[in-house]
Amino acid sequence: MKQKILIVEDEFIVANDLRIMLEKAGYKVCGIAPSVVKALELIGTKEPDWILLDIFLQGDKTGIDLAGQLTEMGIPFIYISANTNQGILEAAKATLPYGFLVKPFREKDLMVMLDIARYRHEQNLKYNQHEEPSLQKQIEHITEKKESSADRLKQVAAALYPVVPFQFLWITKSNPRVTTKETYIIRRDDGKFNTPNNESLLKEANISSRDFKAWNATAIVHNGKSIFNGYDFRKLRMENPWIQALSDHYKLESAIVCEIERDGETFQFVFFHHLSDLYTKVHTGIVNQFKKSWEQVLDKIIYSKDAVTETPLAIEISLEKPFIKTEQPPEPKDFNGIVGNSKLLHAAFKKLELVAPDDTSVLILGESGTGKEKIAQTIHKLSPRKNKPLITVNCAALPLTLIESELFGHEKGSFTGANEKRIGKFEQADGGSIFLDEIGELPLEAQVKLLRVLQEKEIERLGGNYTKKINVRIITATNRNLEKEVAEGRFRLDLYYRLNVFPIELPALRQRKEDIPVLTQYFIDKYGKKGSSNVSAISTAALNELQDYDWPGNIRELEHLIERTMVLTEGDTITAIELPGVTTPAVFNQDNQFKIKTMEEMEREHILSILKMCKGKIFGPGGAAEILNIPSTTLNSKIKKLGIKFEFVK
Ligand SMILES: Nc1ncnc2c1ncn2[C@@H]1O[C@H](COP(=O)(O)OP(=O)(O)OP(=O)(O)O)[C@@H](O)[C@H]1O
Repeated sequence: MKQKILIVEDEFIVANDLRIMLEKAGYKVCGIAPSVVKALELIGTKEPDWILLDIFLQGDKTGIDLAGQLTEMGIPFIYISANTNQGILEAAKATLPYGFLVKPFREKDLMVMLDIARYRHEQNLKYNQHEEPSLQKQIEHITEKKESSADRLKQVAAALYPVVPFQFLWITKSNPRVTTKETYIIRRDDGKFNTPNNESLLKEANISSRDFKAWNATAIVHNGKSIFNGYDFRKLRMENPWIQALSDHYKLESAIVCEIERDGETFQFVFFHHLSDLYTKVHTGIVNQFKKSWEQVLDKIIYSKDAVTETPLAIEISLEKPFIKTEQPPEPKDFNGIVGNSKLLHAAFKKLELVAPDDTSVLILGESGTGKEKIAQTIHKLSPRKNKPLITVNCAALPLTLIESELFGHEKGSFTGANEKRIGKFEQADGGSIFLDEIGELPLEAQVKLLRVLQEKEIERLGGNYTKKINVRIITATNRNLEKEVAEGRFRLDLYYRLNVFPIELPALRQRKEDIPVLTQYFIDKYGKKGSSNVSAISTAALNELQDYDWPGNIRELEHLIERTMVLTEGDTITAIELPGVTTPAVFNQDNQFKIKTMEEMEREHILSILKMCKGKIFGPGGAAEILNIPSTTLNSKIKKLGIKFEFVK
């Protein structure tokens, strides 16, 4: 059946051009609306599948105003606008569109954008359909169990968490608010849940019962608003002392509210998180989808006749130990060998946990040495594909002439030198995952082939005359700004959108210097166990030096430095560190004119100058590897080792 598209555009000529293009491509245009009011009327009567949305329209409402309602109605949309003002783009981005096309555009751009948007929408639907029945079923099953209320609540929390992450969930009756039972579910650092009763919670959070009574633990007055991120959350805190006290103690910085009506009473489920911008409409959408499940939780667990009446969870709770240590720094977190406690890293973990169980393509973004490969391995380990292979391909290290044969395989005799049949990386990864590292380096011809694999889910070996279906999850990574690569014509827009379904950004080490102490200790332990060094600690002064440095090579650079320093240290404590570029006076002569360089520094400078000369080209004729007369794979690993980044070359 033809997809129905509504065009919301106030310039008739543009709207008409759009209509002609869409109809030519096989879409049905079910209306043209010049204003939000007209758009809402047509949505009611024509039920479009998609909306193409201009931003500035007739009347006082904009496309961005309409976008919020479209999300609530579950209608996907793409912006088409001539406006590229940064503020407007940010506001448009926040409404989670499926695409943004800047006028004027080519017919081809529109079709590609629509094709990708439809693909992403299908993925989303699949994801939600996949989650919905199973979560609903799980909650139904849990509520029927013959276990204590507290145990069942914890199980509900564990089932819900991967879909809607939270640190703290508060369930309360908001209206009428006479005798209310407060229910709290708290996620501890070790991932387990606690369900303290009121008394335990007040004690733990240092809130006096007098204050609690005076505040009446006021439910959230939200005026229809359901997401409280950043500024909205700070405002909420100011208006509600109870939320302020909770968020101060549990370090909460965002919330979403879902309301349930039951027999004339209103209940609030308030989810809190310690990241200030975590929640989106996707989360409120999911929470609202599960209203039936919340009714079961209320009826069968919290207000069940079997539950002990006034404090239904009193049976559980004495918290064995406080789960947030406010005085001391939190315990170092080891997430499958990924060390770090910073908020930025935890934000990446959360995204990782959310996406790992699914088949969604993931794009990992971050500077060199930030741990992209480790994250890719963790995604695979946490996925149902974990017992199948994870095949890693470094796209930058593939010789240009062999890329296709490496990725897709070849038949014997398919080209000169193809003496044997080769099974390509995609086939090797069948049933598992493929990690395409440095995807930004993939030449355009190979990008076309990769796109085909993503679209058709099949490969064709070079020289083969048949195709083979494959089932591979794709994880990619890059340290390049792919949007810029697209703009400059080096990366295909369609491929970018296919890969960028779920981006995870890894922060640079200089953005999370609070992780340096735990990482340093982790590497001291790691190399202490391996080698002959007696080093087991680092002095505060040396640690301060590490924290003052900017770490262009990120964690890899820190790791190598610690390893090197341990070899040079005689006692059991590192007291001096020689940071690159932070030269000690000994290497200067008196007038500071001449600095003795290490072999590594010389090598780095030489490679950098050749790379600059070749404008960053590594492979092929005229590339840096050819000039330096070394294999491109060797050059590539030297570039990594020496912390030479693409930005230095340009
Ligand atoms: N958070 C972390 N905790 C412990 N070790 C880490 C962490 N992040 C990275 N490492 C280590 O740092 C080194 C570099 O990590 P990795 O190879 O995953 O980075 P990358 O971003 O993929 O780098 P590149 O872009 O250069 O390929 C590895 O030895 C890895 O084990």
